[in-house]
Amino acid sequence: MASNDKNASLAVIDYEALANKDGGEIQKLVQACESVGMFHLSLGNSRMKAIYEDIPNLLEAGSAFFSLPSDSEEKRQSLREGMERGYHAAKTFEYYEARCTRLVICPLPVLTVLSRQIARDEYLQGKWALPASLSPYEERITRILQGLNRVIHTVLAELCDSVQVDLAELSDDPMVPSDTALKLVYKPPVQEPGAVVQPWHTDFGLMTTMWYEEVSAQIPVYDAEGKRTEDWQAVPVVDGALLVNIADQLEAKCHGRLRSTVHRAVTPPGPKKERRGLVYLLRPYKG
Ligand SMILES: O=C(O)CCC(=O)C(=O)O
Ligand SMILES: [Fe+2]
Repeated sequence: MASNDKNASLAVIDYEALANKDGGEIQKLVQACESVGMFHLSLGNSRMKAIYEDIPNLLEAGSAFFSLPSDSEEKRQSLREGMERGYHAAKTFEYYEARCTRLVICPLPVLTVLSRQIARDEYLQGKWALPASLSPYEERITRILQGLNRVIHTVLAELCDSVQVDLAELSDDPMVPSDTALKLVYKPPVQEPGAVVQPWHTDFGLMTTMWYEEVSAQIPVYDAEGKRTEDWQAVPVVDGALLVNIADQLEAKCHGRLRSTVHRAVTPPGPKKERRGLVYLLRPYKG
């Protein structure tokens, strides 16, 4: 069935309360992750709100890069064929890996969905070759990467504690090569609103945080027993909040207690617009 105009009603978890180990907030978090596996994480006035302030600027930088012609020197130098690991339903995507970053190009429609992935380990080891149009933003990218990493680890620590998973076993050493990456998402306004730009999938790895300018993601509608139906609902944008979902590796670690969220990416509603966002994928290798 096609998507409809339903809006998902996801829990809004307060980051500061979580960082202060508020029992009620932790319970709300666990409940959200056991049911749909996705929630909004409000940064509000927390010490992490700087992430939020840095994002719009970084998106501008991303647009400058993505709007370069596909045969430009900068883009060509970033390309190198590569593969992402693990199960992903978005197998129709082509993946290219730059010397120290990854550039993902979706062929539907050809060369119109671009996202740039910055591999964390290479970045932290100083092996990160930033294209000229992004290099003035290096400091901001660093701050965002570190901030998102801290936020995601705060959430992860509370979840692991609640579902008796040994956090140390997950071994997320930032210097060890992994697929953990920061991904800049950009899509020019060529498709009708609500068009599916990435088919449904679950993420591999532990957890993902996303930020979108406008509604850009959908999740299935679930029935009263929590079973997935054929219908889809839009994931609203909540001001001051990141969107977070559980991924396959964490679901497996806790024997399915936390749900790896099925989701898909869509173009924003309303008149045709650019689709812009920022995604941080925590994907250490150790299972
Ligand atoms: O927003 C997008 O383009 C896709 C985000 C996503 O679901 C992913 O990278 O796994
Ligand atoms: Fe995803």
